[in-house]
Amino acid sequence: MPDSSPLTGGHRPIVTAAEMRALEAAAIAQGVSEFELMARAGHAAARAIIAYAAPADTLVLCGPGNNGGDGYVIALALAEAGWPVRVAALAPSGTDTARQAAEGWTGPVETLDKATAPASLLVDALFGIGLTRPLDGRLSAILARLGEGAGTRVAIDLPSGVATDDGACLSPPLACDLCISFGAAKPAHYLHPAAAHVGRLVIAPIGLAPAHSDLTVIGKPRFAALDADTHKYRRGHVLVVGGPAHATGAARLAALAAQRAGAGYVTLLSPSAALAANAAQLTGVVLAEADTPRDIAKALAEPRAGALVIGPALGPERHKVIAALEVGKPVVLDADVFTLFANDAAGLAKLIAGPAVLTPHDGEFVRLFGDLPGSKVERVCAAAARIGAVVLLKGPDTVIAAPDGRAAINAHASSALATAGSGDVLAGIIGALLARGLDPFEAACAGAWLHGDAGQRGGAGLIAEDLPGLLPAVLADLA
Ligand SMILES: NC(=O)C1=CN([C@@H]2O[C@H](COP(=O)(O)OP(=O)(O)OC[C@H]3O[C@@H](n4cnc5c(N)ncnc54)[C@H](OP(=O)(O)O)[C@@H]3O)[C@@H](O)[C@H]2O)[C@@H](O)CC1
Ligand SMILES: Nc1ncnc2c1ncn2[C@@H]1O[C@H](COP(=O)(O)OP(=O)(O)O)[C@@H](O)[C@H]1O
Ligand SMILES: [K+]
Repeated sequence: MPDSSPLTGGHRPIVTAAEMRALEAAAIAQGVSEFELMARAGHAAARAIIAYAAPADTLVLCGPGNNGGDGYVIALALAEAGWPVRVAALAPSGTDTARQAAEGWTGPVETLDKATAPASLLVDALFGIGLTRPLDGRLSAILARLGEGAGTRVAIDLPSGVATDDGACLSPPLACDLCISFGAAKPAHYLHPAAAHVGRLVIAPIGLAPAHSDLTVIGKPRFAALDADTHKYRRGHVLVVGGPAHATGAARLAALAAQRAGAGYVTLLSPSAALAANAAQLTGVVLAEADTPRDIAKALAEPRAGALVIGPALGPERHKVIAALEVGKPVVLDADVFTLFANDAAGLAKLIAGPAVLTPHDGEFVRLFGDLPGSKVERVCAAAARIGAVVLLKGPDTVIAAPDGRAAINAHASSALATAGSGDVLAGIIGALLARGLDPFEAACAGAWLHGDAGQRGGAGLIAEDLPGLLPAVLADLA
């Protein structure tokens, strides 16, 4: 049995525009006015701006809706704090609440047009969750010009131009330094391409009921300490299926990552033709000969074997995948598995008999599941439901979904991870967490976070080989 079940923690809710409006409506039903919510939002945003930037000449761009209303509150709060503030409006306020906020601003209101002069600090309060279509070309050009002229760009709720729920850029948003949102994060804060325009994200509480959502952003995981009397098998025994003699590196990377992620025992199941290559490179990882699907199944069926990683540089070994799945123990399916089951998600689903995590990148995802419609979150949720297992779709905005509807985005990563072999390391980390007894969804979430943290520590010059060696520091800092 693995050590007492480790915990993961810190998932924070992400809400769609409709869920945000429902939270707002619930607060209003409790007796809070919409204007009170706007005042809280605007003041919280002004405080966040003051905390972020030194006082500077500021231009607040106000749109016609309540995002613009927030803008007027912010302008007043900054002016009261002594900041030199100008306001430029796209159009008169179109809601009662925004009008009330606009009336509170007693300074001049410029018309936002091509003559509007830039300022050092630009506040984009044009559109938030109410954006329904691209900004017109003229407005986009004005926004871009003012953005270029500013030293600091701040988005209120969302950079104007991004679609709240799927992270699309309907028109080019400002590349913001700071984004202040209210109550809970929205998908666009984490999903690309929108996420690249968000900068530092501050979620300001405005007194709404806690958001509950099936979609979360992954926080720092927490693990229970090892039992004092643990032994190597209780920490988890991971098997990694090796590839042919000319492609042995990927499985070794996964094996090393599994070791460093905390597995007490890692075995590389190598074809006999690749034994020498593997033996020359491995020390603590145990090497075992496994040529046939039966060999794989037998090794995994051993009572101590906790999880198996299969796919990295596996080669055309569909029967090994089938044999491994028949055992019903936890598996990580990666890389070549998606080629072996191209366009056959239904066939793969029938074979999955135990807990499983699939870790495709975009190309592999399409190879297995086809071109699914919807946002990245919707596509991964649909894939998880279809395959009956956890699916982790890699990328700068890794999305993980379970067949029961849970979904999460990992935003804790680094573009330094875009290096060959980095995905093999991720598969090994998740294998270790499965062998340690984590539920597959939590193993995938925590694995993505740990992998991302290692990537952040590695930074420029990182190669996949470095990642396992960074994990001890990652794990040490979790406490
Ligand atoms: N929910 C909450 O709890 C709280 C919400 N708060 C704040 O309210 C914001 C949501 O406000 P909102 O609903 O008024 O929408 P908003 O984003 O201002 O845009 C709507 C306006 O823009 C227009 N419009 C849309 N697209 C357009 C385009 N491309 N080009 C031109 N026009 C376009 C659209 O017109 P229409 O589409 O009807 O023609 C409408 O007039 C939210 O993001 C947050 O900042 C906070 O105050 C605190 C509590
Ligand atoms: N721009 C990026 N920002 C953050 N993480 C990234 C980025 N690009 C790739 N990654 C991560 O790096 C890993 C790459 O995996 P993969 O494409 O399978 O590589 P390989 O097959 O070479 O091992 C994934 O975990 C992915 O999420
Ligand atoms: K905005």
